[in-house]
Amino acid sequence: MAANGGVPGQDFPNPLAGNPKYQTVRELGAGSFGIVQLAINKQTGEQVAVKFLPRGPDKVTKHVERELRSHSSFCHPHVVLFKEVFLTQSHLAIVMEFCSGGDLFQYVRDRGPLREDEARRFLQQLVIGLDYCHRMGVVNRDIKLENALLDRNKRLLKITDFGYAKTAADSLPKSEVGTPNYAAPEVISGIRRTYDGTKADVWSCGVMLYIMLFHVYPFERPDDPPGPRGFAKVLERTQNVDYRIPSNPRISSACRDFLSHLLVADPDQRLSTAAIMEHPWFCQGLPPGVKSLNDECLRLKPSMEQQQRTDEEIARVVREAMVLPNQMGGPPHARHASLASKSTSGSSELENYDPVFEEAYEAETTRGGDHHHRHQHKHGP
Ligand SMILES: Nc1ncnc2c1ncn2[C@@H]1O[C@H](COP(=O)(O)OP(=O)(O)OP(=O)(O)O)[C@@H](O)[C@H]1O
Repeated sequence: MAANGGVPGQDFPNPLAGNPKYQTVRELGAGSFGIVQLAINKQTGEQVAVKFLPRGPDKVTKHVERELRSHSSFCHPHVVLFKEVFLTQSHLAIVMEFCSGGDLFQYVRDRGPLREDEARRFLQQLVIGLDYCHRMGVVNRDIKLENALLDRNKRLLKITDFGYAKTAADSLPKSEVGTPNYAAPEVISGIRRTYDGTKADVWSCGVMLYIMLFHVYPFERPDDPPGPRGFAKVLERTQNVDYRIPSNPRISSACRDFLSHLLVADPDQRLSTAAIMEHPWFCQGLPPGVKSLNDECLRLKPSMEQQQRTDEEIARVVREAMVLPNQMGGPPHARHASLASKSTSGSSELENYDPVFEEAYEAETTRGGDHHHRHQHKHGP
C-alpha cells in the first residue's frame, strides 16, 4: 500500500481508506472497467474481493446496473457470490466472495493440457453453474477460462463477470459481445439479427473444454499471421467450424463425440445445457445429487418483492454513482449505500455442497495417474 493510503501504480487514493467495514489487503488485478482488491471485513474477519468502478457516467452505466441486478439474484455454489454494493467518495464498490485459487486460464497455462477427467470435472461445474444462470433468465455471453475462478484448493469452479450478461426480459441479444476466440458462429456472423444467448454460451463451453484438453485455441493455427489477418482467419475458421482434434494427448471417443455436439454451427443442433447434462461423457463421475442441485438453488430464488426491492436499491446506488461526487454536494466520504449482505447460509444442502466436488476429486486422485500432462504449445494460454 502506498504511503498516502493509495493503491500502488494507481493515481487515486485507496477507495477503502478510512472505510468503517472493509480494509484493503492487496490488489488482485485490474480489468477493463476498474481494479479489484482483496479486502477483509473488519467485523467478521471474512476475506472478500471488491471491484471498484470509478464514479461518473463514463464507467458506471446502465450495463453496470444490469450486471448488478443479475449478479445479486444468484445464489449458487458455482457462481461467485455477490455480497453488497456501496459508494465511496470516488468509486462504486462491488463486494463479492473471494476465490483465492486464481482463474482457470492461469491454471491451464501453468499445467499444460489437463487430463480428460480433470477437464470434465471443471466442465461439469461450469455447465451446472451456467444452467442455473440460464434458468434464472440470464445468459453470460463472456464465458472464458479467465472468468472461471477457483477456490483455494483449485478444485471448485465459480463463474464470475456478468458485465455482458443479458436477462431474457431484455430480449434476445443482438450485439456482438464476448471474446473472439470463444464467440459462436452466429455471434460473429451477425446474420441472425437475434440469437439464443444460451446456445452461444454452450459454444463457449466447447471452446473452453478444447483449450483445457489441448492447451491451444481450437480455431488458431501456429502459423497464423499476427494482427488483423490472423484474427480474420480465426473468425473464418469459427464460422466453418474448422477445428482439428490433435492426436496427442489422446482423448476418448466419448469426449470427442461430446465436443462435436457443442462446437456445432447451427445453434438449433447444438446441445442445450439440459441436454449436456444427459450426455454419457458429461455424466461420467458426476457426484450423486448434483443434477438436482439447480432445482434446489432455484427454490432459494428471492421472491419477486424481495428482488424488486433489491433492484430498486441497485438502481438508486447506480444513479448516484453516475454523478461525480463533487457535483453532488453530498457527504464528503464513503457514503455507504449498501444492500443487505448475502450468504448461502439458510440452506443446509448448499452449505454442504462444496465438499461434494472436493470428495469426487480426492477419489479421482487416489485412483491415480499423473494429473497433469506438460505438453508445451506455442499458441496456447
Ligand atoms: N471474486 C474474486 N476473487 C478473486 N479474484 C478475483 C475476483 N474477481 C476478480 N478477481 C481478479 O481480479 C482481476 C480483475 O477482474 P475483473 O473481473 O475486473 O477483470 P477481467 O475479467 O480480468 O477483465 P474484464 O472486466 O475486462 O473482462 C482478475 O485477475 C480476476 O482474476
